[in-house]
Amino acid sequence: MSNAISLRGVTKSFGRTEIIRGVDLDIPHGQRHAMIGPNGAGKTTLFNLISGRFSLTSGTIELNGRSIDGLAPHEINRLGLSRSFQITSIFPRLTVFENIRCGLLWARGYRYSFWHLLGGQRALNEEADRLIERLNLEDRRNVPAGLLSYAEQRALEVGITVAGGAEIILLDEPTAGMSHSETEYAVALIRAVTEGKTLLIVEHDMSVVFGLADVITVLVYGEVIASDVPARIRGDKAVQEAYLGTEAA
Ligand SMILES: Nc1ncnc2c1ncn2[C@@H]1O[C@H](COP(=O)(O)OP(=O)(O)OP(=O)(O)O)[C@@H](O)[C@H]1O
Repeated sequence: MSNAISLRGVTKSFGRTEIIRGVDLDIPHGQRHAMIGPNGAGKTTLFNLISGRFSLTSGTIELNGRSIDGLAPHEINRLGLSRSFQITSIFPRLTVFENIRCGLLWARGYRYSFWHLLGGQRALNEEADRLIERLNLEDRRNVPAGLLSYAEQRALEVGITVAGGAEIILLDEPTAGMSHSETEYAVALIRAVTEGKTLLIVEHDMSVVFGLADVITVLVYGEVIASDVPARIRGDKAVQEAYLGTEAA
């Protein structure tokens, strides 16, 4: 079976500076994969390459065995990849329920011109409610999304991404700015709602990374220095020296 995400010899230069320096990475379907590394290692740049915001300098990136070379972000999105945790995709005046229903309708191809189709669609409403239950947002079902807490809005954003049909989800620092209890809530939620999906996450909070990831890749100066299960990453000497020893002791 092909991988969900596959990188071969990926490089990216800005001017003369090579920021990503020959990255090979395979992320199988259904894996929760975390990318860690010191500030400036190139994690966000890799996200931008995978989601099509940046073009590659050299190498190849495949999603589900298909090269994304030259594709625009929205075309990559249509292949089932979604970069989540951008609060802007929430409609603040619509309720939680309506936001989720927008995501479901989007996945069915109605895009945003569907208002006349709303109502009387029991299956759709039931699906929206099931997702709200998995998001632990039943109490907030009829609340305008703009009134939710920060953590709840981020929860909703993941829900919309999943409702929208994404099979591969990129999360950029999903718990940044959250308190300890909000972080715990967010991790539980991400785990529940992305069950069976492929997840690639960049995160600085090591409790999140080690609590969530099946496999962790460590990026240092644009190169992968290790990619393994959490227990082996924790015990890896090179990783400890380059990163964990200082950042997550
Ligand atoms: N558009 C750009 N033009 C020039 N340089 C860039 C650009 N985007 C990123 N860089 C540089 O690439 C390097 C890697 O940045 P990147 O944001 O990918 O690192 P990161 O690992 O995500 O860091 P952090 O953990 O701090 O978010 C940095 O030195 C940054 O200044």
